[in-house]
Amino acid sequence: MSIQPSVQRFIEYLRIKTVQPTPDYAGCTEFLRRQAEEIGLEFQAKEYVAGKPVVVLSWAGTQPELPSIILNSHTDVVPVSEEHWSYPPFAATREATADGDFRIIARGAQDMKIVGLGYLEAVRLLKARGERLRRTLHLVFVPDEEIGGHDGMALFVESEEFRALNAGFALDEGMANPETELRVFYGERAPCWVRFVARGNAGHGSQFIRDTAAEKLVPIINELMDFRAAQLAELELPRADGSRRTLGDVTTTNLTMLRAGVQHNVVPDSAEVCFDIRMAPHIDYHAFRDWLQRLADQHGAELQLVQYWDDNSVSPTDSADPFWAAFARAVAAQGFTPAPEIFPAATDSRYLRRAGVPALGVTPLCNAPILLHDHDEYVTESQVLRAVAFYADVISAVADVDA
Ligand SMILES: CSCC[C@H](NC(C)=O)C(=O)O
Ligand SMILES: [Zn+2]
Ligand SMILES: [Zn+2]
Repeated sequence: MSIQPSVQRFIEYLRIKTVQPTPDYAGCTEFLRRQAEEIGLEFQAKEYVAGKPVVVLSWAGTQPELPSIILNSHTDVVPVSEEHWSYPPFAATREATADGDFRIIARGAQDMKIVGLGYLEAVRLLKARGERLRRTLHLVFVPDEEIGGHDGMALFVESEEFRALNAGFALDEGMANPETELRVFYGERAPCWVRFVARGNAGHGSQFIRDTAAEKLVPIINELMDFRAAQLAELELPRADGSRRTLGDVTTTNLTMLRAGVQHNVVPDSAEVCFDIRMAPHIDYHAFRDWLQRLADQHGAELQLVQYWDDNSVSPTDSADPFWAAFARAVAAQGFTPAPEIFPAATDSRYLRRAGVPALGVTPLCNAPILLHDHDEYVTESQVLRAVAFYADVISAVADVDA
């Protein structure tokens, strides 16, 4: 069976090895430049850090004075363990399924090239139909989301170019759902990556050494483990309306690194423990940080904040908000049921929301396995075509929101 041109372009995008830690951003920018030329979009590429381009493809609206719409996607993808893949992860192999569809297997298929390509193809379709939209669209392709966005979106939102976009609303990535609803992420949990470092007396492992570094960390670890258990219990309780809680309702704590010692019979003079904590947006971030500081002070350790995001902006999901209302109507017309949710991890949407731009994270993959960062990541051709139709409707709807 012949391949649809949009699917062919998706395969081409997937074959560009934008894999961390050495993404082919130059190849990706060239691909995007070609798309801009073909579709008829204005093209801009700017490197806030050398070799890490932020690419913006723009389509002017009929009322360019209105705040614009950002369609954001990151171009980088996470590394692969090639030995666990059925096909080379950057070949974008097409494999027939039993029901007459095709899987396209490649790193980045779900996270998030289906989204970036979906925007491009949707705009191509709208322009081919001769449609004009009120608001200007900016298709923003950012580098380095997979390593925190510090050299990408974080710098872009601080730039003159970003201010000039006058953005009023944004779409960004979400996550597939094995169930039927469309997960719509209107906020995210804030990363709080902490390290407690303790110092103490050293000596021979056969002696009764007092005030050792490691023993200072034990009560800190215990307190955090008690907090973790309480949050787990909360996660398992239904909400007041009877619905199931998701990770966005609780603060998770994982002990991810422990370091101390050099030899079995040497009491070490320092020890450290690291936690990956994700704070739910409804908690008081500063009170939480103060509690961590008190724990450190009480037990004679030093607290280091390795990552600490202190903005808990969430985007409106009520029918009084015109962007949400337009978005929800278009989603429903496409046959999807939106399920608003807090994203459990961190995406570039946090920079947009902090900059005052409401952002919704959506990946239009329902009844689909969650394969982001996994081996044999894939989407089917019908999912790609569905995503294009989805974005054509949703983009028209949000770009036509009047003043
Ligand atoms: C704090 S930067 C790390 C970003 C990463 N994002 C994702 C989506 O995995 C995370 O949440 O761990
Ligand atoms: Zn992603
Ligand atoms: Zn990712």
